[in-house]
Amino acid sequence: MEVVPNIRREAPNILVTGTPGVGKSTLCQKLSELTGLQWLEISKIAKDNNCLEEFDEVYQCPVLDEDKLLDGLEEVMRTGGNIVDYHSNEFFPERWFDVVFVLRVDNTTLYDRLTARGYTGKKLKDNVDCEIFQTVLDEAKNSYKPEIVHELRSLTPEQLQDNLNQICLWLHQWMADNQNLS
Ligand SMILES: Nc1ncnc2c1ncn2[C@@H]1O[C@H](COP(=O)(O)OP(=O)(O)O)[C@@H](O)[C@H]1O
Repeated sequence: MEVVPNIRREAPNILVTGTPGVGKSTLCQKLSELTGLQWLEISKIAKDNNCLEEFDEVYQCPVLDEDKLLDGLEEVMRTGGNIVDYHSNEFFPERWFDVVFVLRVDNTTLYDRLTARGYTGKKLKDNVDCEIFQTVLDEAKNSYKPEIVHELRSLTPEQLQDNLNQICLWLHQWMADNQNLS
């Protein structure tokens, strides 16, 4: 069994997840600017740190070396104060996160956003199906305590602002609840 010392974090770790195109990067970038928390864009980190294995020709994307990635992130996650942005979530250690936000859009919006990004064929269809079948939401609910998993609509600029407000309120509450505990 894995033994990891339980060090109290001075700031929380937030996971932002959802199907590609739902608006994770847009939200995380603004959230990072507003809060000073560190935005960890997992796809970029994996690429920069050679955590990508072979290329999946069917899905037209590289396959992640999960163990290498997780080992590399352990220290920064233990310290806390991170916003992790990734389209999958079940392979992260559950203990890393204080809250999980799953962004959601309708299938027409996602279709338009992914088409604009240049997705076509199977890659486009599979990602739209993923959103229709709420695959990422179910994955999050199965991987984390249900009470820390929150679904957020991410269709409009107004919803983006509402989501930022909601997460900032959550963050202030977390800081108030955890300030005098260490
Ligand atoms: N709340 C929103 N309202 C309108 N457009 C949005 C919203 N969030 C993201 N977008 C747009 O959707 C597209 C995909 O967003 P992005 O943040 O790259 O998604 P992801 O990181 O989940 O792949 C971008 O063109 C972005 O400008």
